[in-house]
Amino acid sequence: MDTSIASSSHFQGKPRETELVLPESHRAEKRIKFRDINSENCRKYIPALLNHPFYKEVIKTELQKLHLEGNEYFNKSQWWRAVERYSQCIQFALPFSLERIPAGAEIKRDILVVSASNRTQALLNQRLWETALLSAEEALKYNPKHVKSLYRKAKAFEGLQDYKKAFLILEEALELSPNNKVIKDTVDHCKALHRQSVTGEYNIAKLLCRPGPTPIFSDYVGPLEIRSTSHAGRGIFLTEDVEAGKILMVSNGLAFGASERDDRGEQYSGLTEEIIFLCNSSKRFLHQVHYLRTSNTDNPRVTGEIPSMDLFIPGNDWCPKTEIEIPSWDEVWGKAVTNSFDAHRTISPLTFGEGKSELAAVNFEEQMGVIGIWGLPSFFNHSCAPNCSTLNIGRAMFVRAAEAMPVGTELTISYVSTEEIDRDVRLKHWNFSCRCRRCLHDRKIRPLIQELLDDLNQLQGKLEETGMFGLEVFEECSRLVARVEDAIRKLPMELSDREKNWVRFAFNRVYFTKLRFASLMSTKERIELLKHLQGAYESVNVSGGGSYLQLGASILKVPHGFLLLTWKSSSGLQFQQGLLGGRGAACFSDLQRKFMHSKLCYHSMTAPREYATSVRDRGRCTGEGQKANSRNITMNTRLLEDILFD
Ligand SMILES: C[S@@+](CC[C@H](N)C(=O)[O-])C[C@H]1O[C@@H](n2cnc3c(N)ncnc32)[C@H](O)[C@@H]1O
Repeated sequence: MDTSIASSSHFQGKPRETELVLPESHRAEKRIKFRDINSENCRKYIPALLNHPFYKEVIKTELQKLHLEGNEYFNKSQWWRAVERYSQCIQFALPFSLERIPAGAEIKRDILVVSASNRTQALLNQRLWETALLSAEEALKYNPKHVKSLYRKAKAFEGLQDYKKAFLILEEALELSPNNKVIKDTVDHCKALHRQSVTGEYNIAKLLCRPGPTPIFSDYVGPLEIRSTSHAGRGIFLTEDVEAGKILMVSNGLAFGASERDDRGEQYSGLTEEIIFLCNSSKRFLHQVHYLRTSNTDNPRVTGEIPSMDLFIPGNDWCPKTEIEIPSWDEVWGKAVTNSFDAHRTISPLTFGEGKSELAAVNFEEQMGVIGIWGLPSFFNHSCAPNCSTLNIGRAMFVRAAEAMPVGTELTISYVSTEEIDRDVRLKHWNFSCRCRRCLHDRKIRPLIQELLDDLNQLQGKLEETGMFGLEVFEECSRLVARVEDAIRKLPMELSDREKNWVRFAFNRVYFTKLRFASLMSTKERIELLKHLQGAYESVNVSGGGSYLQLGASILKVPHGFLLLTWKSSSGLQFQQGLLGGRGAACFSDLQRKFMHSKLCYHSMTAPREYATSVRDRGRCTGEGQKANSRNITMNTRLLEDILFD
């Protein structure tokens, strides 16, 4: 008879053996054990019990106790215990609330609704969307007009990325509670997400320039398909021609874990547990995890099963019919190793103001960064000169075309920063040796420029030891830049512009250091240097923008319209790597265009020293420092907005 989920396998909590002790004076009923109250045998006694003042009181007290315990655990954020108590409460209350009980004698249904509704919230807090949905449905069975339960049911649909169902339910709730602002706002939010998921239109720039919590974006799947490749298992391909800058896909990370920046090793364990947890939250997510490559020891050429794209399209509750088990810890660990990407470069408006990044919370204690796992992006193969750029904002990863491409092109992203010299070492972790066009070129050229690379290392060593100052630094860098340019001219093979820029890129630090002495250069020399730098950055398609729109940016408009973003960190001025203007920043093409056409020459937007830009320090800035920063940031944000949206 009991159709409640309290007794289903979702809620493993054992029915509690109540502490009810029947007194001697009630020998006749002593055979009723309250823990058996749901059994057929006991149910026949229920009307008698409820009509008996003593038992009625005992039952009420017990129910209240269970419910209050649930609340207590809820308030302490002990979600699973709260779920267990609310379920016990429902299980215990149900037989006393059945319609056949004489009117007036039954336990009020409120306790059932409220327990099921609170349990729904405890499940939502754990991102257990499908179970939360069942729980909300149970609450609504007891009272179909319970506004909170309708709201929570909608939140479960939102978690399952079914935004349309979410706002339709919310509109129902709004009819019952027309002035409820939270519901109104959530309707708007879900409608916006639905629109994004269908059209693929996101106003990133505008959202980023608003202080406040990280915006939430919906997933979106553009003209893509998964196919086998000849060299790297499965990959993602275009199903139509696209222009540069087009958003091809947006995907919210499935799970995140803290990581050391350079040594991820054991950090997978945290991520592994998160993924297993996620597998419990919805069948679709379970299937998405199922299709991920299992282990980094696989032969990369072997193609795995090809999932249907429907599995990734939001609002499409299609899911393979096959029943699959939650994968084992070892299997999930292997999937985490092969498919996780850094989320260090995640940007959030936190960089512009108050508010706490969800990912900053993952990055607890002394950890330096965050790694995450995304569903569809796990099928992108790597290139060190990729044709797509990625941008992470909060949980969402945006993938955009970095160049115009015809139908059928295999899309690639870079798993590591394209700026790294030792990409090979970092890529080892994915267990393949990169043979992209840039790596093949680098291997061919390296012996020819080895002497220059050795000199570069030596110079960098000296600069790091701060064994050089002022003019001496400028002269050393100028000399090396001139030698690199000379070498490029004299190389014994014909190089394309892009290939020349790959060579320059290997020395970009020196070019940047030279740029610091802009006032010592003629205009012609400065323009040439910037042109080379821009070309170098474009050639490797520096991905994202994560590092490039950080707090405290200074915008420097240089003579030929190229832009440099600089920022201050606790360790001093960091402007060498902040560059906005390359094709790599295609994500920001609109933003970039506006910058380019702005009349600004120079704007100082530096932040106070104590506000470091690293992920680690961002989470920690409190008190006066935070206030000072907020003022500064608000000012800077306005300035940015003026430039961007005038
Ligand atoms: C995130 S997965 C990419 C999707 C993968 N190809 C699949 O079939 O599931 C990463 C794995 O793909 C393979 N891979 C990615 N890029 C590659 C490349 N440029 N060359 C060779 N193998 C690559 C490697 O086996 C790597 O561990």
